[in-house]
Amino acid sequence: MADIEAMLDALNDQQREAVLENGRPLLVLAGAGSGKTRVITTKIAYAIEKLGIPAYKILAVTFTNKAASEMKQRVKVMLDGNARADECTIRTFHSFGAWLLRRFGSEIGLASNFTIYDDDDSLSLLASCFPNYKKRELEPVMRKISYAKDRGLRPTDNLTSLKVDGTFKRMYEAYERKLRSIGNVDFADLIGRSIELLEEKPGVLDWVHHRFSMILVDEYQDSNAAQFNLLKLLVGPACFICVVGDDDQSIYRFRGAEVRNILSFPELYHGTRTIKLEQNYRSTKHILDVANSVIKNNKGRHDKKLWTAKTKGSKPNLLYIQDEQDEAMRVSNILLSDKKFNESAVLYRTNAQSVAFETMFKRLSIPYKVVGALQFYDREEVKDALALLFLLTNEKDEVNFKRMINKPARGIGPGALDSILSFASQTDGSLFAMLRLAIQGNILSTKAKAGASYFLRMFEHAQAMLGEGELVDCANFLIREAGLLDYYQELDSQNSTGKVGNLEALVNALSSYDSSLEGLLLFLEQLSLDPTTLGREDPRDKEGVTLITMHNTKGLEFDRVFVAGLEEELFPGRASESDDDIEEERRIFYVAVTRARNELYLLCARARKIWGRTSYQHPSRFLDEIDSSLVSVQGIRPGSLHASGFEGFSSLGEKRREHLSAAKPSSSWGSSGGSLIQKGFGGNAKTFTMKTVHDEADAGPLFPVGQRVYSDSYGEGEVVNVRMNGDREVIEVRFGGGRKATFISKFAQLEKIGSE
Ligand SMILES: Nc1ncnc2c1ncn2[C@@H]1O[C@H](COP(=O)(O)OP(=O)(O)OP(=O)(O)O)[C@@H](O)[C@H]1O
Ligand SMILES: [Mg+2]
Repeated sequence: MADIEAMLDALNDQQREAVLENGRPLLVLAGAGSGKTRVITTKIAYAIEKLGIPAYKILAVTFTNKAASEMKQRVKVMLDGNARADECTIRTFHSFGAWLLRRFGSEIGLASNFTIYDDDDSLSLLASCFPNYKKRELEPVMRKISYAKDRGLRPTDNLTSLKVDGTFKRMYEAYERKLRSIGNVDFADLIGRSIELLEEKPGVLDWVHHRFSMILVDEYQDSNAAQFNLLKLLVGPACFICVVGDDDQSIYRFRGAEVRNILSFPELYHGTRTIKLEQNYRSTKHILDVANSVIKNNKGRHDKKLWTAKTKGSKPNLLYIQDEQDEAMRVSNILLSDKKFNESAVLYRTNAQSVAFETMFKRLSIPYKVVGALQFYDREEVKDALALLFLLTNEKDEVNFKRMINKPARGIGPGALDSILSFASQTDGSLFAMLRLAIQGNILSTKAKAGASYFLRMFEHAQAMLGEGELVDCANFLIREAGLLDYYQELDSQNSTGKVGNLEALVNALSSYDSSLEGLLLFLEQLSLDPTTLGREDPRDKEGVTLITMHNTKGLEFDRVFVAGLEEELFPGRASESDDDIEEERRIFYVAVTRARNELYLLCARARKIWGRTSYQHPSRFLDEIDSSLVSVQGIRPGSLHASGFEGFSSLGEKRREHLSAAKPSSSWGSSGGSLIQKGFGGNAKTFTMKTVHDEADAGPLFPVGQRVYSDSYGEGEVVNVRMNGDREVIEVRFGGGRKATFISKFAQLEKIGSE
């Protein structure tokens, strides 16, 4: 029997109040490390042990799958191995949606074997609706569709708030129609279609209301409009609702998170009790001071008092270093000095930054684990194998069918594929039925017919195997017979890659699932929802330094935290243009810094390789917001007049100044080659921007539309658009091959051609 009294005794007064309040709607609004998550776990234990609420009637919603599994673990420990702990539903919003739709989706025409499309699959589907467009052109459309869905806007709704035109509406409609006809869902649908289900089927709504009598939401500040609407539906008249959050930690605005959800909670739920927690149990005062000195620059935040009893400890360190290798080296030296690997984490703004650390750690034999980066699931060979499995569970899955019908090549070119798909109207959408008709109809070339027959027979055989409950054998069979094993073995031997090993890891991961179609569906679902946990060891089980993006660190804590890359255009990120963007970046900084319990290192490089080019960096504005008395500074700040005092680096400092002073439009061919950074969706967008380093007096328009220009990176091009961003003129240039790039005029290293 768990000792609930002891658990309550360990809480401070406000936390205890929050645990004991189980009548009125409850909003716990508090800063980082104040015990919000602990309140939720204690509430669950208290509800089960003291209030006698059956565990299955409790729903807790967390922000990441990792947080969900940690919460499950914590509750289990608290309940002292009480088996009922497992009956609580602890999930993310998305995984809850998947759970609900698997059970009741058929009521709105969604078969229970649906698979969940990721961004890539969704884009392929959109591309299949609009074959005349390039995928690159459709990327922004797809992003906007997800954006609309996160806001709960359907194609038939009034979309004026999105500032889109009729073409977008048509595309959104076509995409949605196709997705529904295939019977799959995209990520946003897990929420959107759950809402549709609950709105349209009162019986299901009633079931949900009877099922859950207590709903608890962690990280509520990052819920988006669609999630907010779903929650509204889930909370029945007799249900207790508690949400916890921190408006300063809202960092998913780009995914549609609405910080206003937390602030408007009391308006929606009348009689809401708001409890504020004011003691931070995680960090030292030195660390909190740094976090607070930056976050206080955000306007319109809820004023929060946060104090800590941890007044000892050393000041956070601010390290000015040379470049990304020096950064990794400094971090390594500190780690090697006391070997506290497990207690340390390196936080960065973009996934690409992990590479320098990984390389250095490997070289120095420092154990490490990368959380969430380089997703196993995104690797080509893994996606191929999964595509076969997805197709096995849903034979209407056109995206995965197209991916695999001719990979490796089996004689089915685009013409043959079109012929096969032309049978769609004679089937219920089953691609295997289309294959059968195409084979019988004698319209394929001999080679294509042989390939199509082979592909079809292979799947018929796999379906039979699955029917007999041989999941792993079936996966092995498909991977081998489809030719993937040979194909990737060949690539491995040519390039010393480990692709076959990844295929093996995938099958290994599958082996812990029930050997049936249900087992396969569950596997695919978990994979879609949390690609980080499969195919690689669970990070929690592995020893070593944690390498992690700032976004992924939500709710986590480490004894020692290194915040890397505190440089303008990296952090704050380069897409940050408006004040709102900067405020969001500042909140990310706040989240990052408040992960640290005892030691904090802030790192700022003078130069960094970005897409293969050396970029001379400028310290992050957030560093300017930290009172200098709060940190111990090592190294010389870039741009400082004393830069030459930095051994071995004066030449780079000089180059930076050269680069800046030579930043005139037509003749500046600086030695650095500029600092072009790729930004965008899935790493594929082709928008480039020059660094915005210093503001100079406005010199009037520098480039007209139509101006021909030459760039040594891109070749010849033409200015197609000129606009002002604040006081900076920004031009868009179209180069050969349709490649477009955006430049800040006064720093653009472009030569004007045919004028002057
Ligand atoms: N009353 C308490 N006594 C001792 N330790 C506590 C107490 N409350 C919370 N803690 C500890 O403080 C740390 C932070 O708690 P928790 O993770 O619940 O905070 P949080 O408010 O959810 O933080 P975040 O905003 O980062 O999600 C944890 O290690 C937790 O165990
Ligand atoms: Mg928390």
